[in-house]
Amino acid sequence: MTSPSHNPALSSDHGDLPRRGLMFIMSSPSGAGKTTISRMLLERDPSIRMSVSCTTRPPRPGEVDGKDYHFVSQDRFDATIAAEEFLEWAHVFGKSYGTPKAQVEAGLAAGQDYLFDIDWQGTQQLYQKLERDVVRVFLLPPSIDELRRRLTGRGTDSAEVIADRMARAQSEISHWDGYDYVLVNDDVDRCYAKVEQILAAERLKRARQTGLIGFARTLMAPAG
Ligand SMILES: Nc1ncnc2c1ncn2[C@@H]1O[C@H](COP(=O)(O)OP(=O)(O)OP(=O)(O)O)[C@@H](O)[C@H]1O
Ligand SMILES: Nc1nc2c(ncn2[C@@H]2O[C@H](COP(=O)(O)O)[C@@H](O)[C@H]2O)c(=O)[nH]1
Repeated sequence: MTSPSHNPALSSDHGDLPRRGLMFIMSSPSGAGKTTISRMLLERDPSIRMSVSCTTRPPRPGEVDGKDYHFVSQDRFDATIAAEEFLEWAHVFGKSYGTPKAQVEAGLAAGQDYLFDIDWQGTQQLYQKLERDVVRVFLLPPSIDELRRRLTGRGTDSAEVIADRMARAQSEISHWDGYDYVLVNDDVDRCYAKVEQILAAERLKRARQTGLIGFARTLMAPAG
C-alpha cells in the first residue's frame, strides 16, 4: 500500500530512487579469498548478480559449468575475442579468462548490479571502458605464509599449480594501488562486513541515482 507521504517519483516505499547498476570488482592474489567473499555476497544480497566469466582452464572439483565459469576451448575463446563479445579478457596463469559482454551492458542500464571476480588486467580494462560504473576492491591476505596455507588447504590444485600461483602472488599484490578499496581478509566475517558497507555506500552515490534529477524537480516545483 502507498503511504500518504509517498511521492510517485520514488521507485519504492523505502525511499529508493531509480538508479544505474554498478560493477563491483573483487581482485586479489590467488587464494586470498575472493571466491569465498563473493559466494557470501551472492547468497545474502539478492540485488547483485555474478558476472560469469569464460575460461580455458579445466573445472576444479565441484565447479559447475555456467555457474562458476563457462568452461570453453581455446578455439571458442579466440572466436569470442574476434567477434568482440568480451568486455575484457586476459591471460592469467597461462590460461585465458574473459567477461562476456551480453548480459552486463543491458543489465546495468536497468539497475542491475554485477559482481566480478577478475584480475588486475581485467579491472584496468573495465575501468577504461566504464569508469563511472566500476567499484574496485582488492583483497590482501594477512601474510604470505597464510596465503600458502589457504591455497594448500583448499585442496583443489596440484602442488605445481600452487607453486606457480605463489610465485606470482607478489606481482599480483603490487597492483593494490589501482583499486578504490583495499581490505585485509584476515577474518572472513569481518572482511565480508566491510564489503557490505562499501557496496551500500556505493549504491547511494549521487551519480548512480538516475531518478534524482526528476525527484528533486518535484520537490522544487511551486506548490499547487
Ligand atoms: N579469512 C579467511 N580465513 C581463513 N581461510 C580463508 C579466509 N578466506 C578464505 N579462506 C579459505 O582460503 C581458501 C582460498 O579462498 P578462495 O578460493 O576464496 O580464494 P580466491 O581468492 O578466490 O582464489 P582464486 O583466485 O585461486 O580463485 C579457501 O579454502 C577458503 O575457504
Ligand atoms: N581478467 C580476468 N580475470 C579473471 C576472469 N575470471 C577470473 N579471473 C581471474 O583469474 C585468476 C584465476 O582464477 P581461478 O578461478 O582460475 O583461480 C583470478 O585472479 C581471477 O580473479 C575474467 O573474466 N577476466
